Amino acid sequence: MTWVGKLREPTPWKLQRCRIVHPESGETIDDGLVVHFKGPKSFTSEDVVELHIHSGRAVISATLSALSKLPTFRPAEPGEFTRQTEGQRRVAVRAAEGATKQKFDELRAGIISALAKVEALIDFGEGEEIEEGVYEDAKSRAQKVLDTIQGYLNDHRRGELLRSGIRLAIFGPPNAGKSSLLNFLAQREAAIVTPIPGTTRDILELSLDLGGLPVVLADTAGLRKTEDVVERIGIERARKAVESADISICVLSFPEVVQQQQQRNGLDSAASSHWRELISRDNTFFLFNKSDLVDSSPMPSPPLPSDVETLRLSLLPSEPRQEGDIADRDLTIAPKLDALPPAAMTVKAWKVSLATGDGTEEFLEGFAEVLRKRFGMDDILSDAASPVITRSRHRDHLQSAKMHLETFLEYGPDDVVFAAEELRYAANAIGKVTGAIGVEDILDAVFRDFCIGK
Ligand SMILES: Nc1nc2c(ncn2[C@@H]2O[C@H](COP(=O)(O)OP(=O)(O)OP(=O)(O)O)[C@@H](O)[C@H]2O)c(=O)[nH]1
Ligand SMILES: [Mg+2]
Repeated sequence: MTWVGKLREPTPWKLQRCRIVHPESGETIDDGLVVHFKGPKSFTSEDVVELHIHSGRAVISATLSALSKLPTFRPAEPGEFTRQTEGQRRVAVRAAEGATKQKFDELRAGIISALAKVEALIDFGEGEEIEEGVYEDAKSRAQKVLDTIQGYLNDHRRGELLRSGIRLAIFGPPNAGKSSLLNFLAQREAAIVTPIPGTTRDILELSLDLGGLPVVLADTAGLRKTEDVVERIGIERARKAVESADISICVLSFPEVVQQQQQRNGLDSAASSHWRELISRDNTFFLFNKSDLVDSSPMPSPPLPSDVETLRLSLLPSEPRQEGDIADRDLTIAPKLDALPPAAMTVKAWKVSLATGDGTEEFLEGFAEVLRKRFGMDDILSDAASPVITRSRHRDHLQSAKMHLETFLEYGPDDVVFAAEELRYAANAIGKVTGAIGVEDILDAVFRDFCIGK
């Protein structure tokens, strides 16, 4: 931005009082405030000036008309302002995709080199012209590609999430403070909060920025047994939202959980099963809310685990969660004290009071850290850690390539024809991302690797 005529560049980051004067007539339009956000530390990363003027049509339209008199000034198109930040996000995505193309090309080259070996075996047989150990060599090349693919697939979908936002679902029993959490994160009263259990019925979704990452946050209905038709539909939706989320926060009332754990039978398993079955070992984080009520609630002796990590562990499914695994639904409560992680490990549970704000800062910092560690894009331009997969279509192709490579590795040297076919499928799957694989590629590799012919 250039400062023309009588305009003086305001001191950056300071809200200053200023007189807003018409550039042609010199007439004072308003006595307002101005703040200058100096680029690149601004919303669009360009210089931004905000004018705070008095409300009222006359002042606003006079100011707009004055601005339009200034050379190079024009009103922004609808959404143009935001589109600029969106543009920057796209640049980051594109950078990641450029890296993706190269990585996929390398994978394909690896498969083709394995395929060339196998093709040579088929065409010429192991004998005079082809040295021994060719099949083993092909296998070790395929294994290397497979390992690399596996590494790319274990990326927590970081690349895709940069495009679409991390889906974060809040769930738990009714009245625990789920909607209060959404309001706290959104910093506004977006969701209805009342002391009546079952207040939230439908999913409330909003997009926000957490720790610098795009997050699509979903508040859900409290999970419990109910005869109410509307609530039941809401609960079903809640389940689906949690199951399809990338990461979830289970909100529980701290005094309630502690109190129930202290009673002989522990948590009421029938009532708690509704939310406990949605807990995933890796993807569920815990917020023990209403810590302000602890002191006032009667604490029978002996006092039981109030350490949040112990509580968290006591709520986890007893076996690692696997698809279709029945043990997953096992509700035995077995605090594993010896399983406590070393202090350096990621914190996965926090104790807060959303009412008083106690502990919320630690939670926010801790959870933002979790998100950055899992989905962070800080290193997007550094080769080693940048996510290779930025589209779910790419993931599908990689998965298919992985499957064919695994099948290839199961074949022995007697089944070279079938084995080669699997490699071809694998190369084709990768080729669907980078451009199709040609016969010429393989012939090139065959003639380069084995001095066949003249
Ligand atoms: N004392 C205390 N009350 C809280 C706290 N957080 C929330 N509440 C209150 O708990 C009640 C339930 O809060 P909500 O945020 O509506 O709970 P919810 O989990 O969304 O409940 P449902 O939508 O019914 O499932 C409200 O009256 C809140 O004001 C807290 O930290 N301390
Ligand atoms: Mg609610």
